[in-house]
Amino acid sequence: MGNSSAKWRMRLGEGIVARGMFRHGDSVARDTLISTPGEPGQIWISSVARPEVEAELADRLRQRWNVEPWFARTPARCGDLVNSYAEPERMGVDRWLAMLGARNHCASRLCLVDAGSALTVDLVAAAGHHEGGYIIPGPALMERALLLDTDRVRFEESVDYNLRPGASTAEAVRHGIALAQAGAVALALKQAGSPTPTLFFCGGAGETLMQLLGQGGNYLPDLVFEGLEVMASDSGFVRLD
Ligand SMILES: Nc1ncnc2c1ncn2[C@@H]1O[C@H](COP(=O)(O)OP(=O)(O)OP(=O)(O)O)[C@@H](O)[C@H]1O
Ligand SMILES: CC(C)(CO)[C@@H](O)C(=O)NCCC(=O)O
Ligand SMILES: [K+]
Repeated sequence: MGNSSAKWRMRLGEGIVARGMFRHGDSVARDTLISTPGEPGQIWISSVARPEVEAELADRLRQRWNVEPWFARTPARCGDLVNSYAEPERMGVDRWLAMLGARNHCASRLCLVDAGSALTVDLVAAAGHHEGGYIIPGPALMERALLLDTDRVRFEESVDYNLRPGASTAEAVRHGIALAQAGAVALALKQAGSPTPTLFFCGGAGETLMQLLGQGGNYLPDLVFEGLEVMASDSGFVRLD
């Protein structure tokens, strides 16, 4: 559960048998989850939503399947991944789990970009310690902030994100946001220095951002799910084999 949407997938043995997403408040899309056939023995959740939203979802899942969902919380360490926060539980568990997931794809230094409601950029050293990260407003938040606090930044057209200088309000805003998003990642990479980290992208705008940046990388939309499975098994909560 992110700040804009919830994503879910159902695993049966080695296979993913169903998946979906719903925006908060979209009860029709949400009910696709509730009406999915199958009898999950366990339900694992990564959430950065408010406690009331978590409680409501947990209630529905309990009613539907009679299973107590397990909410992952950010720990100080998991395996060789070590949190940099003095108060580890304050780090969004989506960031933590995506890093954990990315570590399974790559043993070297890595940079993880999650382009969701917020754009997060996190660096993990080869040995596994979190070097630190950045939290930046995502494209929709940037656009809303501009519209809220200006009178004349207004437009009707829908314009794609690209890096060319804009020749209308719509282009200047959308291209400016693209520049801010890709520029932030480029500068984070410059700041990171060497060895050059392996780049990973996830989140709703991850693929677009990877293309805008043009420095290659791996777009892996399921990194949070993958990390959730690592953490659930590491917690002794379940065995996946
Ligand atoms: N294909 C796309 N191209 C460009 N921007 C996109 C695309 N898809 C989504 N976005 C933008 O990226 C941002 C994040 O997208 P989205 O809300 O789907 O992410 P998310 O990963 O579900 O977020 P969260 O996990 O925070 O709920 C939004 O501002 C959205 O407008
Ligand atoms: C930054 C977001 C919103 C990204 O989804 C989430 O990870 C979050 O709510 N984090 C809490 C603050 C932190 O990670 O330090
Ligand atoms: K996210």
